[in-house]
Amino acid sequence: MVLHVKDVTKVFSGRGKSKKIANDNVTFTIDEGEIFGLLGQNGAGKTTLVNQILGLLTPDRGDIHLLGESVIQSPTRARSICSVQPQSQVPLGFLTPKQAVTLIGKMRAGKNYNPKRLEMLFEALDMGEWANTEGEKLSGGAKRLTAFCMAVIAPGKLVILDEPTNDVDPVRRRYLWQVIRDLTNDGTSVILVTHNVVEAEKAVDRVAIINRGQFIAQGTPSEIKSSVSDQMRMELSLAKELVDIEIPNWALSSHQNGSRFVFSMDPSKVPSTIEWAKDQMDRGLIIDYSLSPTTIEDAYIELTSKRVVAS
Ligand SMILES: Nc1ncnc2c1ncn2[C@@H]1O[C@H](COP(=O)(O)OP(=O)(O)OP(=O)(O)O)[C@@H](O)[C@H]1O
Repeated sequence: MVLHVKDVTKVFSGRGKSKKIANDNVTFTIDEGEIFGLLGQNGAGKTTLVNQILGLLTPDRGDIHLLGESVIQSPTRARSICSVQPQSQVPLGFLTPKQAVTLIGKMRAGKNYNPKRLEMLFEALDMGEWANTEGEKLSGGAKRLTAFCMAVIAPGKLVILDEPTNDVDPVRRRYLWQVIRDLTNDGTSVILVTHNVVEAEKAVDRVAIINRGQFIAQGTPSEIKSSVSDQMRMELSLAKELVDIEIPNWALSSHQNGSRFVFSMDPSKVPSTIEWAKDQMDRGLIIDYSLSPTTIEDAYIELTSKRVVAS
């Protein structure tokens, strides 16, 4: 086992005497070579958890073991075991991607630094065109990929990637997922922190959903989906974001993100739902619709919205 987070609670002081429970009794483990997804909305407690794994914050309760030793007892050791790609862009200044990645590689690997690995990464991510461009002149996506290479040029036993695909184009995203998967072949474990559940579903071995500091579900993507897997989902592209659409009364749960509207239903309602969608198209309220089995995103929305109602 690479990581064991046991009953971790972290509380911050808020205004006056108020308290914010950022992590509430969180327990999970990560094995060698595993990609573990940490999913949660803004403010769910993901960064707080990562900072405790890195020994940058101390839990109020519980403990964290990395390769068998307590992070609380040896926080500096934790930083040598883990490599991190932070959520915020890394300021490269005048350094080129090649210089920045080489610098970090030499700092982490010392004499064992292998420049061929940089070539392999740049080629796998199709980064050649930017390799010698000054950091300040790079696009957001190129900066993000550079930060990724900095995290994995000489990876620790545990690599933590916080939203690694933000700003990255769809083609290079695919390359990136492949490089992440290849990383695990030599036993490196990965924590992938993200809001993007659909993307995570394809990339992770196991996943945990964190909501308001608590782990509300944990397992393989199929295990998480099984809680709603007997349902179907209808995805609509609304003609306008603010279009007032009346969803059918058999819809089980619904969710809107801009002009994308998703609702779930019992499979027996599929024929009526298609009729309903055709009618909405004829009336010009939607541009497009698609019907599919439920995804992890549906499970995520259902699980997190249940908690909002319950709290
Ligand atoms: N130093 C701090 N002092 C007080 N409250 C904090 C502190 N750091 C985080 N919090 C609060 O703890 C909660 C969890 O924050 P955290 O940054 O861990 O969430 P997150 O899941 O990483 O969010 P995001 O996806 O937006 O980065 C939030 O309510 C946040 O406001």
